[in-house]
Amino acid sequence: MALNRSEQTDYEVYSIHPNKRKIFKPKNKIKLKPINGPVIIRLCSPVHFAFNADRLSHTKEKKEATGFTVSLSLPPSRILARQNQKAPKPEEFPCLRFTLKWYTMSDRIHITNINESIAESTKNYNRVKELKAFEDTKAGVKGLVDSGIVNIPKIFIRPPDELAGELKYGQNNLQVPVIDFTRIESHIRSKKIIDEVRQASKEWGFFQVVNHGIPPGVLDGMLNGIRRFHEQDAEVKKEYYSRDQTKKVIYGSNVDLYTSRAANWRDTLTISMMFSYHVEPHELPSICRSAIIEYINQVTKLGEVVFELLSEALGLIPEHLGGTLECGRGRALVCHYYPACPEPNLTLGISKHTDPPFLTILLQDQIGGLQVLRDNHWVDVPPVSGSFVVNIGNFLQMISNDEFKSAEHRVLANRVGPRISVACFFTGVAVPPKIYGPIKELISEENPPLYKEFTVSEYVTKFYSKAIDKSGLEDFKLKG
Ligand SMILES: O=C(O)CCC(=O)C(=O)O
Ligand SMILES: [Fe+2]
Repeated sequence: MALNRSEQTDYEVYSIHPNKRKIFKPKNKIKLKPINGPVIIRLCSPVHFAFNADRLSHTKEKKEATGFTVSLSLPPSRILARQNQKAPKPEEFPCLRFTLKWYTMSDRIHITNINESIAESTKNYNRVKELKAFEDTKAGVKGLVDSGIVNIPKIFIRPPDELAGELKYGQNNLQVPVIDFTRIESHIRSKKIIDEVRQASKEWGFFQVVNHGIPPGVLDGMLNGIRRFHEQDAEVKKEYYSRDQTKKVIYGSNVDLYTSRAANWRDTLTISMMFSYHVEPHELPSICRSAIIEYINQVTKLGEVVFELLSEALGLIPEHLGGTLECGRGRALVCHYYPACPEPNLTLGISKHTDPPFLTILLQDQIGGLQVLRDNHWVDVPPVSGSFVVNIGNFLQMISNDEFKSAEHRVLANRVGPRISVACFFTGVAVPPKIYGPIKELISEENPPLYKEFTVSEYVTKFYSKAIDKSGLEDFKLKG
């Protein structure tokens, strides 16, 4: 929950200690000094509400010791719920006046500022041990949900500064471009499409594609197949559980589990054709084998078309990216499963990141939650039935010498789920190593190269050594 800050400076807060049965006695009422910036209301169980405090007031005593009411005196217009939504009316926004009825005698509420909160959250908490325990289940986030948890484990909770950082993103009604690929082969039509692709790739790094010609049955078949994989018996899935990125078929949770600040609420099945360029049917999980084979064929062909359009959009011959540079040769299907989350405001489905490859073609189901960062606004990429989301990756930003942009994006966690998505990364040639760098035709004296040359393996090795929210582009920038 993110609330805007008002100019009020007096913070009347209550510290509540039910275990001492002194819940609402006046001596428990504390007057805090004005706090600059956000505050955290923390229940001792790992539940936080992060917001910029206006005024917490009016804590009513209840007869029984198992509930209380906190009313926030905030003008509704100052409230930001999820980005992109209009400020709700008070009656539509349950947190404006929320009743916490579920705390037990050992619960306690603290109202602290961010720094105190960070200090406290690192006390008595062995993160690595908890990550390891999660990993050892080999059952992913889905396993946690199946075990009936109602609070998300601490390893998934975004750090307080990050939660509070949500406040800086404004509302907007920006729309990600949608490009119609109907009659893509006709000369006149494709000129218009090339212009749209150029503009979207320069300004957004993201666009949606409709009427691409892949039958809806193939898309539904793939989403259903991935759902079946993740929802099958946990013992069968375990066979594929691994962190070895050289394997062709890998099931796991959070590729950056040990390097990120907070784990994400999702599990992933990866089919990697990055190094071998193909996968044998018998190597694929039987439960989604035929769906994956059909999908790979179709999405590979769509990738070829998109590379032609992108080449032309850069003023190159249509075969430049796909043919000469073989940007579409290596591929990886990254098939995500985002279970329903009991506390979606505290975590993310996938943290803010850019994609490393040349190009990503993404299939998402109808749940929603994908957002792209544009001019410091999180813009929803709404599900459009039968469409694909296409986004430029870091490699293409580098070889286009910043002509095209690899945009930051993320996925929100959601109370509703599961959400399923399949990203096809087009990763180029890794073996034998091919050297990529800013395309010669695109550089000149006025437009000198901005990036060093790189190999796919070199970039990918760096990528896997850190959290996904660290893009790695900077490491390859030429210092000028
Ligand atoms: O699930 C999504 O919509 C996006 C996934 C994504 O960004 C990725 O796999 O890189
Ligand atoms: Fe991504």
